[in-house]
Amino acid sequence: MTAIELTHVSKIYGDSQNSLTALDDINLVIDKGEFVAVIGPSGSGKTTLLNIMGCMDTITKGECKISGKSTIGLKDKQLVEIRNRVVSFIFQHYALLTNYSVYDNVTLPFVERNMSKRDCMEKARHYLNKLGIEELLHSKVKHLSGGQKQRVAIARALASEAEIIFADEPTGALDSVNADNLMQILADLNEEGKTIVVITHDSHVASYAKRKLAMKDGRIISDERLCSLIDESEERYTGNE
Ligand SMILES: Nc1ncnc2c1ncn2[C@@H]1O[C@H](COP(=O)(O)OP(=O)(O)OP(=O)(O)O)[C@@H](O)[C@H]1O
Repeated sequence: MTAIELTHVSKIYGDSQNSLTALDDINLVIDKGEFVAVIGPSGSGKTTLLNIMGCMDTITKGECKISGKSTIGLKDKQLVEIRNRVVSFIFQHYALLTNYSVYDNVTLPFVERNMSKRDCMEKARHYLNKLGIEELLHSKVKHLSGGQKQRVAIARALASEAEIIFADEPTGALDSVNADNLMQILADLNEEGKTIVVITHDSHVASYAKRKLAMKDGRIISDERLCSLIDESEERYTGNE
């Protein structure tokens, strides 16, 4: 099953006098359950690609399908619906409401769903527990460490129960121990079936993914799948036993 499909997608900023091609004729299929890292130098188009796949930005040419549905011609309300239910985001600087509690942040995706307070609490506890931070439920976000904030951001992404998680430099503000912890959490979520797309400058962070896309000048210049290599070596190992 396909999670994301881009066909001849281009994104051009500016006007005919002064234009900049941020994405140049991208063709890409990401299946459900994949774990993809997008790498490339600054300005190569990584964030633009993520924003388009996450329906946060519009395309200039081509077509983008999320979970099999084309985003062409969708009204703002329908795009918001996709952003609320089908995709979720984790950002480098967390994008949390810092003056609010962890509970308020994690239950944000429920605001439009008319959920009872009891269900909200149950779900918030469930996802915080999954990330090992249930005790922070009533803490204000501004009092948390970077690693804790990023776990709250992941809990919020999970609470939306979206099938696709986009993460834009999620380890950028973390030390190496917290960065490894975070990537292990994403790897575990991928094992549970989530489709994950991570943008990173860091090759170690990218090594957690099973597929690596490299971008340059708005194009995908390489597309490397790592899982088949691991599977083959595991098969060989088993065969020698
Ligand atoms: N809103 C915008 N208006 C005009 N140009 C933009 C806009 N957003 C991005 N760009 C340009 O598009 C190109 C791709 O930017 P993008 O942010 O996608 O790259 P990136 O690979 O994510 O870079 P970085 O790693 O520095 O975040 C860059 O040249 C950038 O300056």
